[in-house]
Amino acid sequence: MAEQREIKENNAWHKAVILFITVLVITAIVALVTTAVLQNQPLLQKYKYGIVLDAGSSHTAVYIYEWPAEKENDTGRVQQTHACKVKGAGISSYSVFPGQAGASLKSCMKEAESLIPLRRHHETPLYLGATAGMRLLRMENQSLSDLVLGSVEEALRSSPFSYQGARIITGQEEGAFGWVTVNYLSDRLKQGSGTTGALDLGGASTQISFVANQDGAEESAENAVTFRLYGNDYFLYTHSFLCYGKDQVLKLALSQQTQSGDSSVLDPCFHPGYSVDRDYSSVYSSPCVMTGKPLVSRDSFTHIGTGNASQCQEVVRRIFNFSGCSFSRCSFNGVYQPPLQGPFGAFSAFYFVMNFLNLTSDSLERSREKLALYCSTPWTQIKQQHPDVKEKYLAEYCFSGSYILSLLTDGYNFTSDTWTHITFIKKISGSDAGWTLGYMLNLTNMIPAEAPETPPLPHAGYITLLFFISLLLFFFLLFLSLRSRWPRCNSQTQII
Ligand SMILES: Nc1ncnc2c1ncn2[C@@H]1O[C@H](COP(=O)(O)OP(=O)(O)O)[C@@H](O)[C@H]1O
Ligand SMILES: [Ca+2]
Repeated sequence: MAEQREIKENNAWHKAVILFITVLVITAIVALVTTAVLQNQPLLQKYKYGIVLDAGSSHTAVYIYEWPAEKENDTGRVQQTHACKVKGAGISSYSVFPGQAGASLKSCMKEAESLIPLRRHHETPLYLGATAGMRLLRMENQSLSDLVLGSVEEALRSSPFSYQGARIITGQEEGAFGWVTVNYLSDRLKQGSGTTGALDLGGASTQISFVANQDGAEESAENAVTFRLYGNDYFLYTHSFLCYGKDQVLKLALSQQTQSGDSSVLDPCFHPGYSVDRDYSSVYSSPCVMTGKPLVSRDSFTHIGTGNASQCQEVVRRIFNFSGCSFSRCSFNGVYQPPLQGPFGAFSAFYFVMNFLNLTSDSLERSREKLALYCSTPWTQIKQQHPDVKEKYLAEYCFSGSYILSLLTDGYNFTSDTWTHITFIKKISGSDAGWTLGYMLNLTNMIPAEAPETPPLPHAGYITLLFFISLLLFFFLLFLSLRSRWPRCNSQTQII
């Protein structure tokens, strides 16, 4: 009897110990997991926001970016969450009524207010950068350009966000920040691996930027930009060609073709059957067009398409000046360009046009053939095939495609071999390729010069480790509880 009581007491004591250990271990696991999860990633993800307005020559777009709070310095974490296209033309077109430029931004700014959590409004930086359209307006009339900028500034100041300024960015900034965006989004900066060059085609200017040999900086300092990002030095060649955006280039081409003063112009870069009356002022009012309107009493001419790709190539080539290079090598118009290096991402109108023409993955030769066929297609047929495409875009794709091929080959010196190094892109990991993201990252100091300290394990690593430790503890407990039953059975057998 005494023996049985002793066994019962032993069992009770055993159970109490097991229970105590179990509670202890479970509490420890819960505490461990909670701490790890909370330290590595807040359970309730808190985001911060930034807004950049891209005031381009043809239109303005409002980009909203977000990133996890307190993780600004971690590459590849800032991403675009929304883009709002402002209705109407670019802000430079408001030179007649400058006061209305600011009002045009209102609906997109209201959209941003509804998308960004209220408590973040006051700390959300807001920037506006204007590009080539405003550069041209400033060249024509500085006070009008100041009035337009003043109007957008007033509108943005009245928003609840943290307004950081509205300015005309330089062509160099536009090129360099486009390069930063492309390489940031493709995670190339943090890896310190090879970089991608950036090709941006707008309506009024075009930019080329790529990492080149440092010697180039001595040849042409104005084309050199240096960055120290995540502990790596980058020597960037960049150039922005003002007036070489596709809309201004069309004006240049038309000005050359209308010089004779004939009432109609036969244009090989437009489809057969295309015929439109154009005012001379639509061509000659741009500061990019140096020649004056032909001396005729008429105000307009008839623009007639003939759809001939090889003749179109000649028309387009005449826009470039290939003589007078005072450097070791040039692209065109006497601008220094070192040898092309590495892969390239071509975005904005490079993408819109090449994507429409279905030329994003063809060889250079095949692209030329397909474009020739497209240009020779009658205008009525083109309109029938694409009833939903804006007629202005549709009419100009043959011209724009021919210009792109010529700019990339005759201008920048891409060959049949290096053509394959170009990727036509719109977005990278959900964010638009363009200068805005790079501009914001730079102004908010979100890319550190030196590589940030990396934790010994990534977040996923901690979770995996915890999972296995928990699993191990679970089996340990299971083993203990099973073991606690074995001796009891054994002792009972012994008694019997
Ligand atoms: N879907 C499209 N198809 C063809 N061209 C487009 C399309 N969307 C935009 N574009 C063109 O892309 C260009 C964008 O230029 P923009 O950024 O406004 O000028 P810039 O950068 O020179 O200041 C414009 O020529 C515009 O007409
Ligand atoms: Ca642009």
